[in-house]
Amino acid sequence: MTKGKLLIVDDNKSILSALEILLQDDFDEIKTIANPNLLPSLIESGNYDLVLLDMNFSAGVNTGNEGLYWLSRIQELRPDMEVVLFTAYGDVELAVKALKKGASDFILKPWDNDKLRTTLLNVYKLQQSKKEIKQLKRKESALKSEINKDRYFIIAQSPQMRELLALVRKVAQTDANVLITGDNGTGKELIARELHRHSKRAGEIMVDVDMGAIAETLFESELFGHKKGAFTDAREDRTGKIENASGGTLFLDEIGNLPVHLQPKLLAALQNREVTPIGSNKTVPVDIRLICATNRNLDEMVADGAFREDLLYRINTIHIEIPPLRERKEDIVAIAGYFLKIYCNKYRKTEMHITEAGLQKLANYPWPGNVRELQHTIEKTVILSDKKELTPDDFFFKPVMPGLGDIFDGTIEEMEQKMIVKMLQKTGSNLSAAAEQLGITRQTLYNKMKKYNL
Ligand SMILES: Nc1ncnc2c1ncn2[C@@H]1O[C@H](COP(=O)(O)OP(=O)(O)OP(=O)(O)O)[C@@H](O)[C@H]1O
Repeated sequence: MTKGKLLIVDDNKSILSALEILLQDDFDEIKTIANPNLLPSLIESGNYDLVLLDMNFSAGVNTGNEGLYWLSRIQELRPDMEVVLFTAYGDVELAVKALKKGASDFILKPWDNDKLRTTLLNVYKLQQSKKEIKQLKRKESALKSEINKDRYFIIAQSPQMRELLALVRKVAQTDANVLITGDNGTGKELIARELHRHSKRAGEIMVDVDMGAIAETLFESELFGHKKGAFTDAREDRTGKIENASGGTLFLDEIGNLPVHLQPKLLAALQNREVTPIGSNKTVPVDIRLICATNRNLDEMVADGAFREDLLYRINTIHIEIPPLRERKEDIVAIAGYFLKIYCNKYRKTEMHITEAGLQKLANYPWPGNVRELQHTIEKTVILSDKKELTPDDFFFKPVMPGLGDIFDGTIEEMEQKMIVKMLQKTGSNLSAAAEQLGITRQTLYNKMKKYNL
């Protein structure tokens, strides 16, 4: 266990030297000052764990009011600071008043050496325990939210995903920074969790930061933390996510959203393995394994000046690219079967199967929303269908195709008409293919074409 750092304030210099000698083996650092006006800057430096504070400073004044004043100043600056008071013999009433105001303990002058040492060491130990409890509570709540998350296996039937998983298992053992790229819904977060689960840090937490969901003004405080009073809304000290993840894994999802002005600060934190909360001039050591993910092209962002090259170099020691779902047809079929089981169970439906033609329809759809879209499609089908055998007509896809953005203008009928025209153009007027991609039967398509005179 580390020894603490003690600050002693007393206007009697001979008392200061006597205490410094007495306590030199009990603390890592002892700073003595005779002038209490130096207190605020020393407290704000954040370098001390506890203060031994005399109650009376000006000669001849024995009311203790000065001590009470400095006690409350310390508490304002650092609410978690432990303060032990030095009071003159007979001043027990004053000592009780100070305890009520939040002092940790008091020592009577003239002091007994053993009693003084024990009091200070106990207060320091108590402070360390409080810190540990705070840390454990943080970890507990992160672990709980992790456990409460839906747990899914990774389905990997395609050769690309099998190879990717083998790489994930290999890389997981190292502490290397990993960058995961891939389109929306390809499974980047799932892969990040897999990396953490197979790493040496698996027993620690994985702190997950969705950089796409943080307001621009809150990024810095969210990542690095802040001290009370650092800005208008900073009503209390707050630990940042990087520090929260210390000992475990930090997952920065949508890293491409990190504002350019904060990129050097993240880079410095990674290089120096320490963070500085906003409003503090004390660095906090951190030990994290970093995993980042994005669906954006970071090389292009570097070329456009929107992402720093040195940061990109730092975060992508290992780069894992997840291919879009449409490029791994074996996974479409396997993942569909997997979610079908899950949702039949969840919605208490008797076991369902997908016919060969149904699987064909799923395999041929381009899945712009990747696995997430497939998952939702299967869930919707299970909810809506009462059949045991699911055919192509049971699956409905989002009618959004790449390059069809201009369709969204006009009434529903006008949009439907435009969509059919575009799809007929796209498929070279192949009615079966167009109907399949629109998620309707050939007959329905034919009826609609008649209705719109196409
Ligand atoms: N190979 C897979 N096997 C089983 N489930 C998967 C697979 N890949 C993705 N999923 C599921 O698909 C959904 C989307 O995955 P995930 O959130 O990991 O994607 P993402 O790439 O991080 O998405 P986004 O880009 O939107 O953040 C999740 O419910 C996840 O469990």
